[in-house]
Amino acid sequence: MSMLLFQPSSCWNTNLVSKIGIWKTKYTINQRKYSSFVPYTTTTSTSKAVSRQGYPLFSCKKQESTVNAIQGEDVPIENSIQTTTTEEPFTSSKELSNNNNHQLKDAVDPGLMDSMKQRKQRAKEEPLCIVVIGASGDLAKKKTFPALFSLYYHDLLPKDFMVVGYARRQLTLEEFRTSIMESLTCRVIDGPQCQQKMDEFLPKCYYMSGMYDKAEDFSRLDELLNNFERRFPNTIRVDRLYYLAVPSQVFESVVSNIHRHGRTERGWNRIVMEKPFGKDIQSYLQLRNSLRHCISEDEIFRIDHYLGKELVQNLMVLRFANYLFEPLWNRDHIASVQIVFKENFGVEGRAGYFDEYGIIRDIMQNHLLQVMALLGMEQPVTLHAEDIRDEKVKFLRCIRTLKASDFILGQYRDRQNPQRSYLSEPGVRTNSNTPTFAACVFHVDNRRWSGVPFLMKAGKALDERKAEIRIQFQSVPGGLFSQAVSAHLPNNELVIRVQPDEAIYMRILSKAPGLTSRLEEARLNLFYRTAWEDSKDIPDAYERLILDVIHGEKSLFIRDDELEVAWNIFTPSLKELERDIWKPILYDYGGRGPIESDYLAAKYGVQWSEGD
Ligand SMILES: NC(=O)C1=CN([C@@H]2O[C@H](COP(=O)(O)OP(=O)(O)OC[C@H]3O[C@@H](n4cnc5c(N)ncnc54)[C@H](OP(=O)(O)O)[C@@H]3O)[C@@H](O)[C@H]2O)C=CC1
Ligand SMILES: O=C1O[C@H](COP(=O)(O)O)[C@@H](O)[C@H](O)[C@H]1O
Repeated sequence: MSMLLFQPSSCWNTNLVSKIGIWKTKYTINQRKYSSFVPYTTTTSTSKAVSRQGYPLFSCKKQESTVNAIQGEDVPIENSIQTTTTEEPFTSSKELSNNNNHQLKDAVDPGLMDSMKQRKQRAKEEPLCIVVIGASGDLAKKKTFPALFSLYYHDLLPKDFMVVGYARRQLTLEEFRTSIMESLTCRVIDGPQCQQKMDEFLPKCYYMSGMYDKAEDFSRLDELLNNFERRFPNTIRVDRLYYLAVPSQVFESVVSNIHRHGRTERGWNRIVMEKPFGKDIQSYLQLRNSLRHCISEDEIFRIDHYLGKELVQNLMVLRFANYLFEPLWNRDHIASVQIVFKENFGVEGRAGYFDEYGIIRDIMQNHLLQVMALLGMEQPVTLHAEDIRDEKVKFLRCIRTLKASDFILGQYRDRQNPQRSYLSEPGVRTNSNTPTFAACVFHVDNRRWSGVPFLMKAGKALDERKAEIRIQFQSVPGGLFSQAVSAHLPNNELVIRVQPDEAIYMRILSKAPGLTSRLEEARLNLFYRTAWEDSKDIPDAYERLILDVIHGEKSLFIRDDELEVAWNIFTPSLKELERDIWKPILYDYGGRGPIESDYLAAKYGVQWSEGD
């Protein structure tokens, strides 16, 4: 193979590249043949596709993961897919760019779309038992049951299903049904039908009180599920979905009991786990090893509900389905990136969990890091789960390990109403140093992002509830308009507001209308509320994710190696920060958080962007 020319990105020019080609990859899935095209320029070792700026788009590599075969069980990819690769060289840059334009279209392989359709169809027909472990908790009540109800409301659950809540708390069936009814809301407001649907849904819900580490209790649970499944002839497949809405310290015993006493032999078993998965790299690896004796990677669905949020799902579309953004998406044009999560309430009854974990493990190591990976990764080869997750892992591996000094930590207190202070929450340890606020800065050591600070901020009990991404572009060179604005020219900014009130907008400078030459800041807006009539019907992230579990679709779930890299980035700093010298700075309930986070940003020449 010939050499890739290592040109500085600004000099990249298709005329200078010695060899451009296209891989035609043919593969067969369960006797059906498909092919796809992958453009490349050649390197000494592997074949790499390179963007116009010289950033690698993707590289051809063997897939190690698994896919669902068109019919039947999940099977390892090696067993179901045979690939042959032929090289069909072509040389003109026009052809290359044409081919790139079709990348996403080609990526949605018609064969695999068929397979997804069939999986969906099959999922509707197979009776399903859904078991929510930790059914007495906050997540189950606020998110899991409402999402299940909404799926039922929209006729997306299988024809025959049962939902079983399981937790240690003693609840009668009536108490349980009342508790879930209280939080079942209809996204679509059409009263009578909603009530009717609720009346149909609730009788399908059962409750069982049991311990997480007692085999007998799981055998009782199994019996309850068997009773339901016996209603269907043995020739019909029946499936089981276990949703673990409990803290990760009980995962091991729960999964081991499910493995021994809770599997169905008649269909799939899938286990959904909530973040955070462990507390650091060591506990994660230990958890992973012990779970491996009981369940396969195929059966695990590690949920990070931020991946199910509409705007987070839109990140890849924004970047890779538009021509506009990708050429600017690099260090030559972007000055900084900010990823911010704010909540205007405290831990409110969840201290038992939160005090053990803190805001870094609760929000940053998972939700915000996932968002950052989607923002920073290269274009995946296809939209298949494994290709997307491969790219996320590659990007995460380029992030420099964090140090304690990269962080500012805070903890809220309420001087007017001390009862609302974090330390007064029932369940918080006396003098706890657990942070409820953190700001930090990441450095990404790769060609695309070197030198661009990625700032992250997450906090509870702040001034508003908001999650957003802000991409600040470089300042405009030259002084052409310096007379026309009062201070310096503000940089362009792309804002992706994940919640509330989903929006994507660009802050630009514009001439103020009229007989003036004054420049003013203006916006190019995509407000979901006004752009799409049915935007009020945006499903909750959990609806999308639970549906994906039922369909066996994994692209919005976290793979084990992603998690390993994520913990590697955070673990050394978490260990350092747990030493007593790193006390969180107290900040006022309802405020902006510690001012020190502004100084941290200033160190990198950045100001946290606020407001709309
Ligand atoms: N709440 C939320 O909005 C979100 C939560 N999550 C994640 O979901 C998981 C559960 O969260 P959440 O529902 O808020 O937590 P909860 O504190 O409400 O715990 C859920 C249930 O687990 C049981 N439980 C709690 N602590 C322990 C313990 N130490 N040992 C054994 N059982 C325990 C309790 O049930 P019982 O005593 O009856 O057995 C409790 O009702 C966490 O991992 C969290 O990170 C993720 C996203 C959002
Ligand atoms: O995972 C978690 O997320 C919620 C915030 O979720 P959102 O969808 O309402 O933004 C957070 O409150 C909780 O602490 C955390 O565990």
